[in-house]
Amino acid sequence: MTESRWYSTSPPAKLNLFLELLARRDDGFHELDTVMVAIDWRDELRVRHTTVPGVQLSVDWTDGRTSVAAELQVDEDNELLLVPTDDKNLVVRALNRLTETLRLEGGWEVQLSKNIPSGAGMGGASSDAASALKLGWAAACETQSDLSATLKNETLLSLAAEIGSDVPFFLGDLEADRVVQCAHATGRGEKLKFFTLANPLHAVVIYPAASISTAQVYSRCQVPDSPQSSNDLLRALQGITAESEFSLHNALQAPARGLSSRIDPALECLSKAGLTHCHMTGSGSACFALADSSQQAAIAAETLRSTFPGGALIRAVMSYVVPSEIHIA
Ligand SMILES: C[C@@](CO)(OP(=O)(O)O)[C@H](O)COP(=O)(O)OP(=O)(O)OC[C@H]1O[C@@H](n2ccc(N)nc2=O)[C@H](O)[C@@H]1O
Ligand SMILES: Nc1ncnc2c1ncn2[C@@H]1O[C@H](COP(=O)(O)OP(=O)(O)O)[C@@H](O)[C@H]1O
Repeated sequence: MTESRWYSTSPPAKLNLFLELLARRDDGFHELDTVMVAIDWRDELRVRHTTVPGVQLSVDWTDGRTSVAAELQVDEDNELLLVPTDDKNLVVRALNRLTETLRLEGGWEVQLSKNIPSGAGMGGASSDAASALKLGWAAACETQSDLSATLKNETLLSLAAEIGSDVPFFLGDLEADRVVQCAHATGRGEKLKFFTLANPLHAVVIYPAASISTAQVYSRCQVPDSPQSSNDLLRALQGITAESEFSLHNALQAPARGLSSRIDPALECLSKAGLTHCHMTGSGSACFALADSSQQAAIAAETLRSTFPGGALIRAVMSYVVPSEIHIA
C-alpha cells in the first residue's frame, strides 16, 4: 500500500429557510419538514490516505485565530474557537467509519481550515463530515483498485445518515449526479428531494458569538397541533410561483431564544438593516435575512458590523452548490 495524493474541497454551510416539526419519534428524534440551501461560507478540507493507522487531524482558522477572536470579541482560547481534533470531530468519525466499512489498511492525514462557526445552526461539522466521506472514498479508490463504484452511493449515504441527520444533505444529489443548491428534507432530515433554485439567493448572516447545542434546543421544542407547510416556499424557490409569495419559518427559533440572549439582538439588527425574511437558521444561534442582490447584502453586512452590539461574525453570503468540487494534488 502507498500514500494517496491530497484530495481537497470546500465544505459549504447551510441555512434552513424553513423548519417545521411534524412529530416526536420514539427514538427521540423529530420528524421534520425543512428546506435547506447551501451557502458560500465555506471551510477548507484536505485529506490523504496514508500508511499510518488512525486519523491525524490538524485544525486551524483560515483567517487566523487572532482575527476570528477579535471579531467575536473573545480571548483566543475561548471555547467558541475550540474545534475537537479527536473522535468528537465528525471528520474523524467519518473517516474511521469509512476505514472500517471498506476494510482499509492504513489511515488518514487531514487538514481542516475552519471558517464556519460551530453551534451556529449552519451545519459546519456535518458538511465537513460529508466532504470527508467523499474525499476519503476518492483517495481510497486510488490505493484500492478493487472498490466498486456501484457501492459508492449506498455506502456514503448510509455512513452519512449514521453520523448525523444533516450530513446526507451535504453529499448532494448522488443519484442524479448533479450539483444543486437546495433540498426539501423530511424524516429526521435525511430524506432528501434536491432541486435547483430559479434565482440565486442573497443573504446576510450574523453569528452572534454564542454556541448552542442542537440536542438542548430540540429538548425544549414543542410539536405544533397544526404544522405549517413548506409548499409555498418550495414553489417560489423553484420559480413555479412569484418569488415574493412566501414566508419563512423556524419552529426551533422560540426554544433557542430561551437558551441564548444573543439571538434577539441579531434578529432585531437584521430587520432594521432594510433586509427581509429575518430568521434563525437550524438550532441557532446564527440568524439571517434575505437581500435583493449581492450589493445590497454587502452594504448591509458592512453597516451591521458597526451597529451590532458585541462580538459577531457578520457575512454577506449567496446560495452555493452541494457537493463542492474536489481537487487533486
Ligand atoms: C437543527 C438542524 C436543522 O437542519 O440543524 P443544526 O442546527 O444542527 O445545524 C438538524 O435537524 C440537526 O441535525 P444534526 O446536527 O445532524 O443533528 P444530529 O446529530 O442528528 O442529532 C443531534 C440531536 O438533535 C436532536 N434531533 C436531531 C434531528 C432531528 N430531526 N430531531 C431531533 O430531535 C436529537 O436529540 C439528536 O440527539
Ligand atoms: N468538523 C467540525 N467542525 C466544527 N465543529 C465540530 C466538528 N466536528 C465536531 N464538531 C463539534 O460539533 C458541534 C457543533 O457542530 P456544528 O455542525 O458546527 O453546529 P450546528 O449543529 O449548530 O450546525 C460542536 O460541539 C463542535 O465542537
